[in-house]
This record gives sequence, structure tokens and C-alpha cells, in this order.
Amino acid sequence: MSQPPVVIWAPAVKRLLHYKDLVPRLEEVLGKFSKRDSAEVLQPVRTAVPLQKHNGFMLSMPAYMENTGILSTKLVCLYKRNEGSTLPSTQATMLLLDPECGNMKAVMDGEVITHMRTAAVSAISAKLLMHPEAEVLTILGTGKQALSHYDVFTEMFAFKEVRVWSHTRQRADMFCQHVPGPLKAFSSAEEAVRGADVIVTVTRSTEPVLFGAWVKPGAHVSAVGACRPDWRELDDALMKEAVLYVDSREGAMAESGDVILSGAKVFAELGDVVNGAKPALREKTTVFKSLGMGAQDAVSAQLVFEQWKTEAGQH
Ligand SMILES: NC(=O)C1=CN([C@@H]2O[C@H](COP(=O)(O)OP(=O)(O)OC[C@H]3O[C@@H](n4cnc5c(N)ncnc54)[C@H](O)[C@@H]3O)[C@@H](O)[C@H]2O)C=CC1
Ligand SMILES: O=C([O-])C1=[NH+]CCC1
Repeated sequence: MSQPPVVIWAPAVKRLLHYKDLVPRLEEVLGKFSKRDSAEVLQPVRTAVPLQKHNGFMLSMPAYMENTGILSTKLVCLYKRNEGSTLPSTQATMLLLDPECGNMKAVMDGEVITHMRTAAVSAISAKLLMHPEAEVLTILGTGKQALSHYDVFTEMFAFKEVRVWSHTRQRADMFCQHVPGPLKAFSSAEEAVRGADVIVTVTRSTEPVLFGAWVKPGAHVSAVGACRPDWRELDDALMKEAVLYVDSREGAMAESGDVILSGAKVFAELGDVVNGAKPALREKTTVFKSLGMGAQDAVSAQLVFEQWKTEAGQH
């Protein structure tokens, strides 16, 4: 009989996962995914189950990496919460299995993994696509993803100015009080965006919050919210003007309202740029549309498991 799975909950995941280890693993898996070699990464487009009664969705995100022996799935539930609700809008669990016999090796908290791997992939997009002399970062949104994006962007890059906007000024002020570095809160998204070199959109909005008319030519946008085919964060003008990069073409064409409804054409996957198969057009206005991939979760969970085994003295 197989051993019961180890359970690794959020505080341990936080302790074990570090951006300096995570970023190279994510870069590697993005590159492998874009080669479409099924022995490297097998990842179907995720399934979304609507939870109509509760105003939410459950997404199931499996991935198999035969060559590295990683088999996993993430279950993530998203809810549209009312203003003032204390319930979390995203909950996630990771299951890591042994591909040889199918037994479960670990059950992990998936929220910390989701926060960190999403922010790390956005940071990879900025590393590849932003202007090398980028000075001003703007974050639209002040939730969990805003915090992880702030953490990794300020760890990896030296911005001279970081701006934050939320749909209420109070939220933007609270965010600024909560984080350690110098940050400017804005009441107007337009003012926060004008002149910025890098813009991260991490809201739960289903309507555009970022408009092409505000975006400085040559800026880089990492667009993280709006993960349903009828949800938007960016307007048509921006989607059509910018060079569009995605994490997965299949994912973007199935799930991204910003891509589907604007009719914008995907120029490349981020993995194509990692592989040198497509250029990084840093001098142009670029949008990286992130949807999130099971393969990103798989390598993150494997990293947590490896660190856990080292800590526990197992090999
Ligand atoms: N691309 C990816 O891989 C992932 C994307 N996401 C998406 O990222 C977004 C942010 O996620 P979390 O930070 O976990 O959520 P959160 O609930 O912690 O934060 C959401 C933020 O959006 C703001 N907001 C809500 N309604 C808004 C509106 N109508 N206009 C402007 N701002 C509004 C809230 O005030 C808050 O600042 C969500 O859309 C989520 O689905 C989440 C995980 C992974
Ligand atoms: O990849 C992910 O975990 C998610 N993408 C959109 C919401 C959650």
C-alpha cells in the first residue's frame, strides 16, 4: 500500500518557496511548453465549472511532464465577492502525484503557489519585454496578486517610482500602509498610468480598467485579471495597438475576453521568446496576457516538495 500524502499548508509553502528558485523553473517550463513536445509538457486547456448559485467558478488545471516525472493538478475556486465581504475571492489546492503508480505524494496549499508563480511569470514578461531603462511601475489593483507582484517586481528590478491605484482610494491607501517600500497611492487610474513604463493589472474587474489612450508608447503591460471569455481589463485600443504575448495560445483563445472580444492577434507565447523562436519587441508597446497554466503550478509544487524533503532530511 502507498504511503499517505504529506500535507504542506500555506505557512510551510511560504517558508519553502523563494522567487530566486522559482523564476528559473518557470522560465524553463514556459520554454518547454512552447516547444509542444508532449514528453516535456502535456497540459490541456483547463476546465471551468460554473458555481452559479455562489457566483463563482471551479477551475481544474492538470499537467504532466513525462521527462521530469511531474504529475499534478490544481483546483482553484474563484468568487465574485460583494464589496466588504471577508471571504477570500480565490482558494486553491495543489495535488502532486507519482506518475508511475498514480498515488498522491503531496497535498499542498495552492494559494501561495498561485500568488507567487503568477507574479513571477509577470516579472519574467517584464524582464523580457520592458524597456531596459524602465523607471516607473504602476499596479492597478490592491489584492493578493497586487502584493505578490509588488514583492517580486521590487525584488527583481530597481524602479524609481511605484504607483498604485484601486477602485476606492481607501484601498490604495491601505495597500501603501501595508507594504514596506515607498509607494504612491492614486485616486485616478489614468493619472497612475500616464508616463508609467510598466503597468500590472491585477483586478477582479470585468470591464476595462486600462485604456490604450493613457499608455505611454513603448510601455509594457502585464495583464493578469479577466480570465473568462466575457471579462475585460484592457480596452480594444490597447489590445489592437500593442504587440500581444500570451502564456498559452490555446488558453488565451479559449478564455481571455481581452483577446477574444478585441480580435487582437497573438504575436508569440512568452516561451517562444525564452526559446529565441520569437523576438522580444522591447521598443514597442507590449501586452503580456496572463491566464495561468497548470504546468507553472506543477513546477512550483515540485519545488516546494523538493524543499520540504530537504528540510525533513529525506532524499
Ligand atoms: N493570470 C493568472 O495566472 C491569475 C489571475 N488571477 C486573477 O487576478 C485577479 C486578482 O486576483 P487576486 O489579487 O487574488 O484578487 P483579490 O480579490 O485579492 O484582489 C482583487 C482586486 O481587484 C479590485 N477590484 C474588484 N473589483 C474591481 C473593479 N470592478 N474595478 C477595479 N478593481 C476592482 C479589488 O479592490 C482588489 O484590489 C483576479 O481577476 C484573478 O482571477 C488570479 C490568479 C492567477
Ligand atoms: O491560473 C490560475 O490559478 C488562475 N487564473 C485565473 C484565476 C486563477
